[in-house]
Amino acid sequence: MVESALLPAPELEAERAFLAEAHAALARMHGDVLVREVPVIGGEDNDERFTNEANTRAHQQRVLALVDLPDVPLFFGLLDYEPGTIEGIDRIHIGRRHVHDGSGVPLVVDWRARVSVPFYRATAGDRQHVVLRRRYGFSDAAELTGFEDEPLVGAGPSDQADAFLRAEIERPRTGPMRDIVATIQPEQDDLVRAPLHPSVCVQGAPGTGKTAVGLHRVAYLLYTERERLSRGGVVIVGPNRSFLSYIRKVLPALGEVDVRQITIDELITEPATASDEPDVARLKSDARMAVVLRRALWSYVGTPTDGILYSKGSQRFRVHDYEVGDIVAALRESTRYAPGRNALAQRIAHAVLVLMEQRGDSPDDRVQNAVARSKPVKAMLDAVWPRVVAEQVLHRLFSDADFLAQSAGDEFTADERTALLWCKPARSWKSAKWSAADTVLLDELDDLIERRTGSLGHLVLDEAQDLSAMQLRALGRRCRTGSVTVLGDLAQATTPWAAGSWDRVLGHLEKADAVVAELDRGFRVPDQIIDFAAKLLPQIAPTLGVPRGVRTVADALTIVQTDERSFTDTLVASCRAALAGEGSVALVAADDQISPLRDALVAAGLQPALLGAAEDAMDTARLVCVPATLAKGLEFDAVVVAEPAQIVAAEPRGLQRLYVVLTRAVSWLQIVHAAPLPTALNSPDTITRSVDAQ
Ligand SMILES: Nc1ncnc2c1ncn2[C@@H]1O[C@H](COP(=O)(O)OP(=O)(O)OP(=O)(O)O)[C@@H](O)[C@H]1O
Repeated sequence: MVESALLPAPELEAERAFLAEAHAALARMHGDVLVREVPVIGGEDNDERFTNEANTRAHQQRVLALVDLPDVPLFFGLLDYEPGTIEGIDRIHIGRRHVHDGSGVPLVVDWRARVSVPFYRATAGDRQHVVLRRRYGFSDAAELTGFEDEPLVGAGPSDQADAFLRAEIERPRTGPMRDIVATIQPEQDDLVRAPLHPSVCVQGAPGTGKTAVGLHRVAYLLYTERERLSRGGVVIVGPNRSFLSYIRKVLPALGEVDVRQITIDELITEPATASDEPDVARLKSDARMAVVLRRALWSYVGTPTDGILYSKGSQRFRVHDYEVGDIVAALRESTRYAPGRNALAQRIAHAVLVLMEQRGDSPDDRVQNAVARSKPVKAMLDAVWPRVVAEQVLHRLFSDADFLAQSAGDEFTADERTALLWCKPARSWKSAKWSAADTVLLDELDDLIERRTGSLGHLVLDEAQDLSAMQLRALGRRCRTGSVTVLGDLAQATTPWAAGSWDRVLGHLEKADAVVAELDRGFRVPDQIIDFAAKLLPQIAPTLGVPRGVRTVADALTIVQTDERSFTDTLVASCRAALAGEGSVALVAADDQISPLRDALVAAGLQPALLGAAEDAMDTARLVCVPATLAKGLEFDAVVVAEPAQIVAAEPRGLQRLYVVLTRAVSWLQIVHAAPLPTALNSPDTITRSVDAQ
C-alpha cells in the first residue's frame, strides 16, 4: 500500500472528503429509516397480525443494516470505466453496501452489484471496459491511510493484486474473523456468485477460504434473491459455538443481520440427556438406521383379522377384513404414518357409504365423518394402525432384542445389534434418556410419522465433512425445496461417523444435482507449514491432492524437541516468543492437557483465555488456549502446538485432528514435543529445523 506521505496530497484529501460525505449520507439514510413509520393494518386476525409483525421486523432489520460500524470502512475499491460504459457515471466507489446521496445518486456501490464484478475480474488482458482499479488502505479504526492505483490500459501483467492480498492476509488478527470482500479471488468469486440453484459443494484444503466463500455467498444470495429467501430464511450450521462466535461478525459487516448461525444440535435436536460410546454413536449415525427405523415404524401396522360391522338404526353395514386389508396395503405404499391412519378411517367410512348408497340412501360428507369417528372404526384403527410417537418406537427398538432383530433384517450384524441395545433400558419411553445420536433418529421417525413442513430458503453447512448420514438426512429434510452450500475438507474429517465422500454427503442431503468444486490455493497457511502438514495426507486422505500455498514466510515453522522435565517451561517460552510478534496467539494441545498447560501459563504471568470456557475467548485475550477438538475452522497469527503424539493418541481419528491443528497458523507455527513425532512427520526430510531442549 502506498502510504499517505507518498501520495499526491490533494487526491488523498479528496478521497477523505468523499469518505466523509459517504458517512454523512449513510447517517442520513439511517435517520430516514429510523423515523419512517411502519405501516400498521387494523384488525386482529392472523393474517393481519402476521403482516404487521413482518413489517416491523423488516423495518428493524433495515435500521440495523444501515448502522455505520465504526471499524468497517465504507468502501474499499474504485473502478474508472471507459466513458459511456455506464450511463452518467464513469467512476464508482465499491463498498460493503449501497450508499446514496439525498437525491438518490449512488456514492458507494454494493460489491454484489453487477457493475462491481470487474473489480474482482478485470485484468489487463480482459479489461471489461475498466481503465483503472484503485484499492484503498485503512487503519484499524477505518481511517483512510492511502490507496494504490492499477491502470489497466496499456499495462502489462501486474503483481499488485498479489501484494495487496498478501498484506490483507497478514494483517494481524484481533478478535473474530473479518470479511474478505476487498480481495475475493476469481475462483472464490465464481462460487460466491453462483446461482441459488443448483446447490454448491466446495472441497478445499485448510485455509482456502471455504468459510469466507460461504459467508460471502450468503450475502450475495440475499442481495440477488432476497424475497425468495426471506420466505424460508437462511441458516448457517457450524460445528460448535466457539466457531460460530468466531464468524459472527462477517455477515453484519456486510450489512446482513438476519441470518441464523447455529450448531447442528441446536437445529435438529432436543438437548441430549445421555451419551453414547463412539462405536455406538457411529452405528446410530449410519444410513442403515434409516432403513431400520422405517421397518420398525411400519411394523406397527398390522393385517386385519376381522371386518367392521357398522350399525345405523336397524341397518347393518359390513366391510370385510380382506377389504380393509386392501386399503391398508395401498396406504402403506403411498402415505406417511399419521396421515395414513387418518386416511384409513376415511376410506373405511367411504366403503360404508358405498354400501349405504347401494341400499338407496344418499349420505353426505357429514355421515362419512361420523362413520370415520365411530367406535368400530376407531377400534379397527387401534388394532391395525395404532397411534405411535417417535420415542415409543425408538425405546422399543433399543430395549427389545427381537424387535430390533426383526426391524434390522440384514442391515446390522448380531454384534452390531447387541451394541445398539441399551444395557439398562428405561421402564417406559416417557422416562427414557436420549443421546445426541438418538435425537437425530427421533427426528427421522418424526418425519416418517408426519412430514416436516416448510423448507429453508438456503442452508450453509460448514465443516460438512464431519456430519453423519443421519444428520445430513435431517438437514436435507429442513431444506427440501431450498438450496444448500456444503463446505468442507475430507482430510479434516475427525468424527467416527463422517459420511466419507461428497457424493455420499450430497446423496444423504438429497441434493445429488449439486455442483462440486474444489479450492486448492491455501491463503491462510505459509508454504512451509502446508508442506509439513501435507505429509499426513497419504495416511488420512490418500485421494486428495496437496494444497498449493500462496506465500512463504521466513521462519514460519519451528520444531522444538525437549524432554519431559523442561516441556512446560519450553512451551511457556514458545508462547512468550509468539506474543513478541503482532496479532493473535494460540496454544493448542490435546483436550486433557490444555487446562494444566493454561495453569502453567498463568503461573508464568501470562494471561491466556481458555476457548470453550468462554465463547468469545478470542475477542478478549491475545493468547488463547485451545483444546485440539475446538481448533477446527479457527486461525491465529501464531500457533504453538504441544505434543502432537498426544493429540493423535486422544481419539480414533487423531491424525486427522493433528492435520487440522497444524494448519491453523497464518504466519508462525512452533511445535513443541518430548514424545516422538508421529512417524509421517518424523522422517528426516520432513523436519525443516530441529532445536534441542531449550
Ligand atoms: N480472498 C481472500 N482474501 C483475503 N484473505 C482471504 C481470502 N481467502 C481466504 N482468506 C483468508 O484465509 C483465511 C482462511 O479462510 P477460511 O477460514 O475461510 O478457510 P477455510 O477453507 O474455511 O479453512 P479451514 O478448512 O481451515 O476451516 C482467513 O483468514 C481468510 O480471511
